[in-house]
Order: sequence, then C-alpha cells, then structure tokens
Amino acid sequence: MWSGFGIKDSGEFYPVSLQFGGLQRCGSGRFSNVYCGPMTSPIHKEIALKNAWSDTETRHLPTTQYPEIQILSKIFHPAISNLLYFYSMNANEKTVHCLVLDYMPNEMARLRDQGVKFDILDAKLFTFQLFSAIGHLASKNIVHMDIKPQNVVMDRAKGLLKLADFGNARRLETNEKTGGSYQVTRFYRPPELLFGCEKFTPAIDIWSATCVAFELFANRILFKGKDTKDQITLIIGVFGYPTDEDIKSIGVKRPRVARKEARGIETFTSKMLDSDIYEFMKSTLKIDPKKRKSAVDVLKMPIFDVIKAVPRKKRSNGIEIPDLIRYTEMNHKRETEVEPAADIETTEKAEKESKSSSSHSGEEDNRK
Ligand SMILES: Nc1ncnc2c1ncn2[C@@H]1O[C@H](COP(=O)(O)OP(=O)(O)OP(=O)(O)O)[C@@H](O)[C@H]1O
Repeated sequence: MWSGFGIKDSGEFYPVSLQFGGLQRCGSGRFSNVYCGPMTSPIHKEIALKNAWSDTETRHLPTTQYPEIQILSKIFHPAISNLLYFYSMNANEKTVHCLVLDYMPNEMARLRDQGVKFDILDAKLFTFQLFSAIGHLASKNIVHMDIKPQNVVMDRAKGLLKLADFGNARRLETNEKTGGSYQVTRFYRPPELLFGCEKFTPAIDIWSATCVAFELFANRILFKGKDTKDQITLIIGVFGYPTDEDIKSIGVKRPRVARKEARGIETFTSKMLDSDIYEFMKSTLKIDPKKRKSAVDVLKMPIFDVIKAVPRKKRSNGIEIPDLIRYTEMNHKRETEVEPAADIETTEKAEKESKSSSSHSGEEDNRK
C-alpha cells in the first residue's frame, strides 16, 4: 500500500492509498524505469508506473512540484498517457517520483524496429490521434518538446494511440529558453531549433509530430541526420534554403550550409500516392514555424475524412475504427473514483508518508 495523490478535475491533488498487483519492467529511460501491470486500488486498471529521478536542480523537489507531474496534472485527453496518481519514495538518497499512467501495450519505435508496417488507414488513424493530443496540449499552453516514436505508445490491435513522456514538456508562460539545438531528438527537431532559435512554441511539436506521421505512412525516418549540420542539409534538400523572410521571422542567423533547390516533399517518396497526405505534410513542414498549421486546423483536413466517416470503416484486422468523435474536444473530465476532500494537513501528511516509504522494486537503488 502506498500513500500517494490523485488529481481532481481542477488540477488539485488529494491524498489516496494506492495498491498494485505484480508489476513487470516494460521500459526504461536515462533517469527512469517503467513497470507495467495491474493497479488494484483505488481502481482496477492496467497501468504503467514510471519511477523517475533526476540529477539536476529538480532532484530535491517535493513530488507535488516535480515538473513532469506539474505538467501532467494540467492535462487530460484520450490520446495522452494521462497521469492518474503519483507518490514518491526514497532510494539511494534520491527522491524517486512514481507516476501512475495510462498503459498501452506497444511502443511505436519497437514496432518499427520489428518491421511492422502500417497501412494507410491505420497511419491516418494514429496520426489523427497524435495531432489531437498536441491540439489539447496547445490549448493548455504546453509544448511536449520530445515527440518521437519512442514516446508514442499504442494499442495496435484496437487502433489506439497515446502520447507519453512529458519529462521535457514546458509551459509557454514560463518564458524559459529552449536550449536551441539540444532540445528535441535530432531526427524530429524542427529547423528553428536547428538554426539556434530558443523560443518555445507549439509549432515545435507540429514539426516533430509530422516527422512521426511520415514514419507511419512511409515506414522510414524522414530526416535521419548524422549531426546538426547534416540534419539542416537534409531539410534544406527538400524545402530549399530558407528565404530572407523565414530567417527574419525566426530571428536567427543564416545557417552555414550549401544552398540547394527545393525538391519538395512529393519527390521525397513515390509510394504515398494519396494527395491529401502531401497536403497535410506541406501545411505542417514549413521552415517558418509561424506558417505551420495548428493541430486543431490539421484535424479538419481532408486526409482524416476517412477516419470520421459513418458508418465507421473496418481496419485490415477486421476491427472497426474506434470512435474518435470526442478526440477533437479539448476539455475532457478526469475519470476519478471517490474524491476525498483534501485539506492541507492531510496532503502534507501523505507527502511525508510517501517520502519515507522504501523502493518499489529495489532496482532504482542501483541506478545513478
Ligand atoms: N504509458 C505507457 N505505457 C506503456 N509503456 C510506456 C508508457 N510510458 C512509457 N512506457 C515505456 O517506457 C519507456 C520509457 O518511458 P519514458 O520515455 O517516459 O521515460 P524517460 O525516462 O523519459 O525516457 P528518455 O530518457 O528516453 O527520455 C518508453 O519508451 C516506453 O517503452
């Protein structure tokens, strides 16, 4: 039994006792272990438990103020691996923040590495969900900042997708700088960051999500640069050297790479014959982030008509396309169990109890 917190619709936390069945490790990151299995109390549900720690200035923060928890407590959407509960524990003199998240059985990057190919209908279905997730984030002034296949989890059989890993996500109003070229995994990094711009904008996620969508449609990585310069060269090879207007709008110096004529995204692959797919990509892969279509506008494009068609189409596995009608709504209510009224005293008590608990699996003790 763990003393942790639930999250109210308002984003406030309330104390709650948490219990799990046998959890198995199902993923890991540089500063996290992820376990999957059943939660048995206060609700019965398959969950992913992310045990995360940090080696930066955030390492002594109380769990309620841990940035990933702060961000996740402000969002809730069916295409996001939502934070359901959280608690903390001490391991090796570190605070380990334990996030109870919506679970999905497949990671997109692993499917890709296993050679799984998506047909056009499924690629559209998953792209629609990815863009509805970032539409929700933009409506809450949040930028994910690390959209890539490793952070996209799916239930491939049911045709469902969720965006995961909010460890790099930022709120726009904080006015922090992005750190330019070092943010967002290289293949998915938009031109403005490659050129050294340090502003956060939701358009960063639009570029990255389109690169992920391209992988769903074409089964290969769009821009696989060896380093920052090579990444810029590959992008310029398709869209041409940035115009003076683009450079001025982004507010950076001209990139020092050879000038190239634009080949255009259509010539990049001959297999994707559906012109709606190119229209979508042309509207989101713009060098100037201000010219990229927003996620909400992307969701209205003809590429997704087939996903919205009634009666719902059957996918190649014989299962109907899931009902995504509510995905374009940006305000979803959290499905909470009983919500005991949280007063400050009980919240502080739960945090103390939670901190004094020992490691969930012991593995976090051995990782630095
Ligand atoms: N909700 C989930 N359902 C299923 N698996 C998940 C879920 N969340 C994360 N995982 C798995 O755990 C892995 C690591 O999770 P996550 O990316 O959140 O950790 P991280 O520490 O931020 O990783 P990194 O260091 O790569 O940024 C994911 O790549 C995925 O395989």
